[in-house]
Amino acid sequence: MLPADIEPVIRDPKATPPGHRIDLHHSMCFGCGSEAPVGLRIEVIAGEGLTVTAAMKVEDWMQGGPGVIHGGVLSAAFDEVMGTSPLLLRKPVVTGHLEIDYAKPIPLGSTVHFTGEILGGVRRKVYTRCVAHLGDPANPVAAAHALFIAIDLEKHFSGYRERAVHSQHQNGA
Ligand SMILES: CCCCCCCCCC(=O)SCCNC(=O)CCNC(=O)[C@H](O)C(C)(C)COP(=O)(O)OP(=O)(O)OC[C@H]1O[C@@H](n2cnc3c(N)ncnc32)[C@H](O)[C@@H]1OP(=O)(O)O
Repeated sequence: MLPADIEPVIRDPKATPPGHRIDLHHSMCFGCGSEAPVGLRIEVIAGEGLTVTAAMKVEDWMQGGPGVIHGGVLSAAFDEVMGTSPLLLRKPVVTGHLEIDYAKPIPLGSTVHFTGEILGGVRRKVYTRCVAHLGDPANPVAAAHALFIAIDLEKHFSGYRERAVHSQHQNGA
């Protein structure tokens, strides 16, 4: 998936420091919003360099097959974790392409740990990967690669903002 012309990218000196939560996308976001009526509420933590981490408890409402997570929920979680990582470059992005290898069933009640990494970029394209495990990094349960495209937030969402659902406390992208 990685192109031959991929180039290294550099963490922005003003990016969220390691160990801190990367700023909320917005409070009503399905992936990270703390006020979304239904959502994953994932907190993405900046790591060293171009890495991020996150954890997600697998709740009963996330069930797909009996006793295990729905694949689409896991996909959304990867999207959120990996899509937040380009903020280490101070680039807001949207997902262009996401692919996932589902290696093992993930039981309800478990906690999925994610480790994501920016691999490089070409123009507006940011290439990332992420691995998920249930507590033993040597025993992954899933892995993903994704391409994100940097956007101008105002331009990208113009024409949609009138449909936005707001919390009582916050507006914005
Ligand atoms: C904002 C803060 C973010 C916080 C975390 C967010 C996490 C969640 C992220 C999401 O879920 S976002 C929601 C799902 N994604 C979308 O709704 C995106 C829908 N698609 C689009 O809006 C446009 O297709 C897109 C902005 C991605 C690209 O359109 P553009 O007209 O701006 O760019 P263009 O088509 O010229 O593509 C730019 C480059 O990306 C490449 N590209 C675009 N889409 C691609 C694709 N799908 N696969 C491969 N390459 C792709 C394209 O070939 C080109 O490469 P080159 O620079 O080499 O010419």
